[in-house]
Amino acid sequence: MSPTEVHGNPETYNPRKVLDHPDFQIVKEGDKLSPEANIAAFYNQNKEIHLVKKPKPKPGPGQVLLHVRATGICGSDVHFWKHGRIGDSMVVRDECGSGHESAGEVVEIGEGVSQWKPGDRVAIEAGVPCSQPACDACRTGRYNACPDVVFFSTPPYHGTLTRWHLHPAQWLHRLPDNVSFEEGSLCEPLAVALAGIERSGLRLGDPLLICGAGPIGLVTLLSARAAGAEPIVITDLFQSRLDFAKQLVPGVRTVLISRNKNPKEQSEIIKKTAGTPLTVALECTGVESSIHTAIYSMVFGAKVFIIGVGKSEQSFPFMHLSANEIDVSFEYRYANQYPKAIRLVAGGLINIKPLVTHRFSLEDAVAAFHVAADPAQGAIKVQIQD
Ligand SMILES: NC(=O)c1ccc[n+]([C@@H]2O[C@H](COP(=O)([O-])OP(=O)(O)OC[C@H]3O[C@@H](n4cnc5c(N)ncnc54)[C@H](O)[C@@H]3O)[C@@H](O)[C@H]2O)c1
Ligand SMILES: OC[C@H](O)C(O)[C@@H](O)CO
Repeated sequence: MSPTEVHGNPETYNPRKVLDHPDFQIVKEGDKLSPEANIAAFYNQNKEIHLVKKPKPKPGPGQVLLHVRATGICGSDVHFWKHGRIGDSMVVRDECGSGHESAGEVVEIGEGVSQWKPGDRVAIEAGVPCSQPACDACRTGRYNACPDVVFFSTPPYHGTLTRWHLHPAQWLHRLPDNVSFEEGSLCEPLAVALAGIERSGLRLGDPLLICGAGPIGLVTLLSARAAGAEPIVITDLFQSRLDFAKQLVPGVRTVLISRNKNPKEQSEIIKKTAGTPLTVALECTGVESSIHTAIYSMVFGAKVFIIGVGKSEQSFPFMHLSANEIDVSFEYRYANQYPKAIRLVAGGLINIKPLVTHRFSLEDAVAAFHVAADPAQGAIKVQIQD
């Protein structure tokens, strides 16, 4: 399938074509929904969230029609709903479909698709790059840098949290029989963590700090344990999240971050907790004070790898970084991580199932968003299953 066709998909490329479709409507209370209806959760520029009904698409050449069976709600979905933007380039200007952590079942294939058949179970890679030979990012395998990527659920592209979703055949990954749809969906945040592990150069036996025990910090923790980091110290502002981390990975050391202590003071507690010089940090909050804490916790020559996303402009403790030759690097999504994520789950090296704390039906997707957005609910990963 040519990139023009991928990007020419009216469902993904030009949302207006879906929004203007006569069958597109916002579902109102009391509306009867057939089990076949293509419902989806959409937010908009007025910070509203609702179910919509949209047409069931037909696969074009190179495309596959999927029944989406499991979708996790990501922090970014909630952020787009509540704040209408992430940075300056991802802005909600209209109705926009949510969800990009999905797995599903093939129901129909388009012309020229030979690798899939109805009934196949797949994880859906939500970022579809242009794949043009002239695109350096795609040609060199760092396709997360493709300037023409269609990333589902990042405005203006609708998400995969819908019943029937069209996807290019080559951006699907087969799930082995022992990997559930739920786990297939979790391969998306796992891909984020694996990209961080790979690019940080974490090695067997490295003493590691993970900042933040949200879903990304926790999948990073699972991945780092599988990669053989030891000891691992994880931080968070909430004891409940640290308790969850301890249950997930027995033996992990925890530090509760206090807003009354500055990063240098926090780092002393972290170093004492580690009991050995820390050589790597995987920062999973994007919060400036946490990044500073990570930097001050490191030994000479260490690496601070920042997975978290935060304020557009942040300061760094320049002289400390310079005098200690600490490398700081960053991550933007991932490339080539899905096959690895699926192998690690299928092989039993990473058990991501405990991350799912709440499950909802597609019809109750709006309620699911409210739970995901409310810290008092204590959710780690909220999933919508169909
Ligand atoms: N780089 C990427 O491609 C990529 C992909 C996905 C997510 N992210 C980013 O990763 C980060 C984590 O995602 P998430 O879904 O786990 O978010 P989350 O908000 O659910 O979790 C963040 C956790 O960090 C904790 N925290 C906040 N401030 C802290 C501090 N000062 N010290 C220690 N802990 C602190 C919070 O209590 C929370 O438990 C976010 O910034 C998200 O945008 C980046
Ligand atoms: O895992 C992918 C991330 O959640 C996305 O980059 C999102 O934050 C914005 O598109």
